[in-house]
Amino acid sequence: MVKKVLLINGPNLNLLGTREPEKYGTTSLKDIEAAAQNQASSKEDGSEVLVYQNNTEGFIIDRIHQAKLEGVGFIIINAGAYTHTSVGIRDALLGTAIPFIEVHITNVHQREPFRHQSYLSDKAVAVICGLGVYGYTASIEYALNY
Ligand SMILES: O=C(O)[C@]1(O)C[C@H](CCCOc2ccccc2)[C@@H](O)[C@H](O)C1
Repeated sequence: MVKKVLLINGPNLNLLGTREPEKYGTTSLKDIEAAAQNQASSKEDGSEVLVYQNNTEGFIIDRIHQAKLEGVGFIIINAGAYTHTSVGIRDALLGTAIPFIEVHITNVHQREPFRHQSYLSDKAVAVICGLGVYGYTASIEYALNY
């Protein structure tokens, strides 16, 4: 069973709950992260969720590299706009060989065509999009039982 899960959120997701509630809901990123950590602590088996958010592609890549060194067993990533552009984040994830789930709050396939392309989806264990913040809950639950 995976005991250490890393939750990564990419660019602009630090703004969750402050703007565009009709699109991204009213839950703040801090609350999303706290809920994920509570999912782990409620298992009472030493499971933990590490959380990270950054608006810079290179820092996200560095955090993914570090995950391998610290024994992370599963990654949940909402790479935000980098989903659609970043070969670097794809390569970092593949390079660690840590299984990951791609999460999006919105259904990206109902949005602009440029959001329909992902550099991550074909290598993800699963892709969850359009379920709002429940996508985080579902993916964390899966990862903690992987
Ligand atoms: O639906 C998702 O979770 C996205 O990853 C969100 C990204 C955008 C994150 C922006 O988040 C904000 C939250 C509140 C206010 C403004 C931006 C977008 O670029 C992806 O195509 C889909």
